[in-house]
Formats: sequence, C-alpha cells, structure tokens
Amino acid sequence: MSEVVLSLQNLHKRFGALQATNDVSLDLKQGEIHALIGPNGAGKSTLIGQIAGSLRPDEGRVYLTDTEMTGMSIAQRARLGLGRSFQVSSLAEPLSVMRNVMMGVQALQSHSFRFWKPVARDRNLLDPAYEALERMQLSHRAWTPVFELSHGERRQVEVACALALKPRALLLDEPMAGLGPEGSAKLTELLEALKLEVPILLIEHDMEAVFRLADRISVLVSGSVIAHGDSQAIKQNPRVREAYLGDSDA
Ligand SMILES: Nc1ncnc2c1ncn2[C@@H]1O[C@H](COP(=O)(O)OP(=O)(O)OP(=O)(O)O)[C@@H](O)[C@H]1O
Repeated sequence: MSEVVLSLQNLHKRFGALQATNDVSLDLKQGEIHALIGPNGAGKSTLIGQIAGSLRPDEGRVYLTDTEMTGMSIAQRARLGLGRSFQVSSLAEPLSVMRNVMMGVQALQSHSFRFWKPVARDRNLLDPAYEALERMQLSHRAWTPVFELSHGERRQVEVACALALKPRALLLDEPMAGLGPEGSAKLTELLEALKLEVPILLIEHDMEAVFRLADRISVLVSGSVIAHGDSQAIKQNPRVREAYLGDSDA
C-alpha cells in the first residue's frame, strides 16, 4: 500500500441552508494524481478552501502525512509542505520568471507574505527557484519578464512557484484552463513526471486531461462524493455519466 500524504476526513461545510460539502473523505497517496471532478457548484472550491486553509470546516479534519492541519493558517500549511496553484494567475507580470518564483520562497523563509519586498540575489532563494524551473523545463526563461510568456509557460511557472517551496503534496486548481492542445499536452507530460516525486490533487474541468493523467478520480456532486475509482471505472459508471459527464457533454 502506498503511503497516504494528504487525507481529508469527513469534511462538512455549510453556507446558511446550503450544504456545500457533505461528509467528504478522500486521500492522496505518494506517487499518484488524484483528480477531483464535478459540475459547477458541486463544492470543489469549497473543498479546496478547507484543504488550503482559507475556509474552516464545520466538521472534519485535514492531515498532511501525520500532522493535523485543520486549524492551521494558509502560511502554516505552506510551511508544513502543502503546495498549491491558483485558478486565477498570481504572477507579477512585469517581473522576471525567476523573481516570481523566488518571492514565494522568500515569503516562506522569512515567515512573511509581503510579496513586494525586494528579493536579494541570495543562493537560498535562487537555488530552489532554479531547481523548480528546471523541473518545469523553464530554466531557459528564468530572466524573461512574465508578460512575454505564452499562456502555457505561465501555467508552468505557477506550478514552479509551488514546487520551489518543496511541497509534500500539490493542490492544482484547473491548471489546464485556457490552454490550447499544445500547452495542455506539455503540461500533461510535465505533471506525469512530477507526480512520481510529489503527489497531486488535481481539480480540473478538462476531462481529456483528467482521464489521461489521473490514477484515481473522485466525483463530487452537490457537496458529496458520489463515486470514486480509477479512470476506467469512473468513465463507465452510469451514475457519473448521468450526473456529470452528460451534464458537461463530455
Ligand atoms: N461564501 C459563500 N457563501 C455562500 N454560498 C457559497 C459560498 N461559496 C460557495 N457557495 C455556494 O456553495 C456551492 C458550492 O460552490 P463551489 O464554488 O465550491 O463549487 P465549485 O464546484 O467549485 O464550482 P465551479 O466549478 O463553478 O467553480 C455553490 O452553490 C455556491 O454558490
């Protein structure tokens, strides 16, 4: 049995009368990509918030390896080893790729999330940033300003920002959004290699990418996990087809 790195246990979150996540449990094991899919409004962002620390669950617990993260701040979770990318780009456009990646490392090392502080040319920042860019095959763009990058390259930088913090688990929120076939194929190839070092919880609407990448898939509908299994099992599950795949014309 592979080691469980991230574990969500019985997460409940209610907004007024709406049960946005209802008793959600799932785990992420070493070496895998676990995709979380579901129609709009299923509760995916609410779940991400509870994992990342921007939302407090009403009930339930979140663990990274053996450490409970439930009451921790976003910064504490990052320091513990939870890496994440965002649905909306968080990159500073005028700055170089390298500076963007270094800023995250600096924030983590200095225990401060003031991103605009000037970054020194410090090996403690440069080395992990460069290594992360190499893993995303972007070291040749290190000193290019972000505004000159293609959309696909920006996505690679966003993943590199998370990687530079040496995470134990990665939470990727719609990394394929807006990418054409070329960008999506490139990112798929990179994530396939990356998962062997850092397991990935992938929230993604691009079903082609999900079926290509995911070792396991959990399907969230109206706040509850209605199905869970490997890609083939999920593709063929009649409940999933009716509740989700039919709904998105996939
Ligand atoms: N802060 C909030 N206050 C009240 N209701 C909320 C809040 N955040 C989310 N909701 C509701 O909770 C439900 C789940 O929303 P959520 O954003 O988690 O879904 P989602 O699966 O991420 O959707 P999408 O794929 O469109 O991003 C929705 O009905 C949404 O309107």
